[in-house]
Amino acid sequence: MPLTLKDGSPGLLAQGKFGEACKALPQYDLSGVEDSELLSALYRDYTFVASAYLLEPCDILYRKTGDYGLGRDVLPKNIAVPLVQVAEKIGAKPFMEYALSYALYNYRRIDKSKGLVWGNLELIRPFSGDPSELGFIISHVTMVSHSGELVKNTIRTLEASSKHNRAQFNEALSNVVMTYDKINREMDTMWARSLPADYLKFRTFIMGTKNQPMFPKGVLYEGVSDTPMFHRGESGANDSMVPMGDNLLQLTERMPSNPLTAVLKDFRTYRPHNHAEFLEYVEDKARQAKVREFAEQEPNSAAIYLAAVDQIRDFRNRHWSFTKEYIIKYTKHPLATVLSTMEEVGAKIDETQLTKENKTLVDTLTRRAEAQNRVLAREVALLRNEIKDQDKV
Ligand code: HEM
Repeated sequence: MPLTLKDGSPGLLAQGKFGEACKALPQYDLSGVEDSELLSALYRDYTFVASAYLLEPCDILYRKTGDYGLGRDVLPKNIAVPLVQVAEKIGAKPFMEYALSYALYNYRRIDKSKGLVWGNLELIRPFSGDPSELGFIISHVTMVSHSGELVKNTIRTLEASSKHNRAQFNEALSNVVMTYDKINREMDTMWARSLPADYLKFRTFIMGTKNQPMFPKGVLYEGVSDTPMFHRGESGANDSMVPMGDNLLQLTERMPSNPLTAVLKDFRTYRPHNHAEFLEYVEDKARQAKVREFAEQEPNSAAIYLAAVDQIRDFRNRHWSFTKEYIIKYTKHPLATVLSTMEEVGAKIDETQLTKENKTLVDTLTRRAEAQNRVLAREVALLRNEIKDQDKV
């Protein structure tokens, strides 16, 4: 299927022969499959087939002219019916997802005795077969490999805040900071593992069918329903690590109410159910336990809180650079919210009560947030002027 096969020769997608080849695929009845690993593998593979089938014409046109044109708007029943069967069984949407298809269920360890680290992970399914697609996907996986620590210390921070246990709060939140630092350093390797110039070669296939000019009428799933369906594309926006930080640090409730925030909320429905439930739990619990208020009551806790928000800033800032370099789009608001939270919390801290170390930390972080807020405002103004038609990019 991929554009380039492992031996370097062109695959069906490169030759525009994939759609035709799909006709030979029997319509399997998967209603009897119960094994969860098999269901996950089938879900991943059918979503790859569906996206490749629907978007093949867009990819061909994009390679020729730089325009996407229209995708196929009917998914044949030999793909649609089994896809819907497995999607229902695992409680997912019948379309490619970030966690359950493209990224987090799409790698295997080369040496089973070694960890989830770069060099020990290979990709199961690609669209392009380009090393940059492998780099793109595997970088998400190696970042997410730290999420166990993140979840553990998030829970401990919430507990400590509810029980007003200052020592545990400071220790657990410091661990959250350290873990985000590892994740951010891992993210920084994206530049070398996945080249910006290659991104658009595989991006077409991860696009969605909702609010997308290529699918003005959505997609009809033959043999499933007479009503067309609309789904968002797969995106790191469905990852749970940073939204968990947003929720823990009570940043989510401060997101401005605008179309971008609405889209971010819609992305939440494209997560595995257990991720979505956990994120909701963290958001509610952080509000009840008043995490930010508890942190602000004691200068050293406030400094650690600030360092945690700074990690979210670091992620969004790098991500903003990604979006500028790999594709140009606006992600202004989440970063702006983080920056203004940092400025506000920083301004409230009574510096006379800080340890010498934390005073330097607070000074550095608040100064950087102020400067970055100014740069961001300038960049967004510039981009708004330069890119009138940015939704098409
Ligand atoms: C080359 C790398 C990347 C590019 C080009 C990229 C691109 C994008 C784009 C275009 C969006 C807007 C929503 C959409 O259209 O899907 C987005 C959102 C998002 N992405 Fe990425 N992304 C990259 C890497 C990552 C990584 C590694 C993560 C974390 C695992 C991530 C997490 C997010 C999150 C959380 C959002 C929602 C916006 C926010 O909360 O700030 N992205 N990304």
